[in-house]
Amino acid sequence: MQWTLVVPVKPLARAKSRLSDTADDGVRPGLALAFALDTVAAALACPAVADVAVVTDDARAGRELAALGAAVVRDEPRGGLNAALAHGSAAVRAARPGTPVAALNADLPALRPAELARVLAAAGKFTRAFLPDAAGIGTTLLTAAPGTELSPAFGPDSRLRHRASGAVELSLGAVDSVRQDVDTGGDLRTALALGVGPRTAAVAARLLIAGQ
Ligand SMILES: Nc1nc2c(ncn2[C@@H]2O[C@H](COP(=O)(O)OP(=O)(O)OP(=O)(O)O)[C@@H](O)[C@H]2O)c(=O)[nH]1
Ligand SMILES: C=C(OP(=O)(O)O)C(=O)O
Repeated sequence: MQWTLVVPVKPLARAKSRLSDTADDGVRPGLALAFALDTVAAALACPAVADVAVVTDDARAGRELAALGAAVVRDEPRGGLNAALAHGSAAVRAARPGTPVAALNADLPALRPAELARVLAAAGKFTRAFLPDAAGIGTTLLTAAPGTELSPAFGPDSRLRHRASGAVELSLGAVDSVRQDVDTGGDLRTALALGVGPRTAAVAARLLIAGQ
């Protein structure tokens, strides 16, 4: 089964505010972009992924993600994360009605293609499924089989909300790279220990050199 991924990217100037103690205002947009580029590059390298649609209003993110091979959908609703995902999945389904769709957060800089393939293979057995984040509170991936609405409920306590929505919670071992989202400085250190992609590694090295 080959999936279309929908990846939301917030305007970089406003992204990753919870990392403000780790990366200052001058660095954070570039760090958020590096996360998104490493996430999308790993997703495009996954054999289970046919294509990636990024939903963003950010011109620089759109340009650099398109250069990797992603399609870019404008965040027309401007109604926050779930509205962006519903809009992106509707755009994908309009073009390819029979495709299975997965929403994937753009803050997974340690993402490994083989681990994503295992998660998608497990998700493919269900009409809707999701993967809880490493903290066990949120969600990093939500899937919908062909003909099924994504019905995203990301945000605070999204693990509980996706469970309550009837999506099946995936409990797989050895998929840490798909679960390790980066919201805080501690998350960034954990992701660096797992091994991040080259763009995040470069920005993180500059942060360390600057002593931040
Ligand atoms: N297109 C779009 N993407 C969003 C929006 N809000 C969040 N996202 C994306 O959704 C994913 C998960 O968001 P968060 O982890 O909350 O990221 P964030 O909002 O940058 O982080 P904080 O500012 O620390 O809350 C990331 O890929 C964000 O870029 C939105 O309004 N539109
Ligand atoms: C939006 C989410 O991500 P985060 O916890 O990274 O804000 C979520 O987990 O639903």
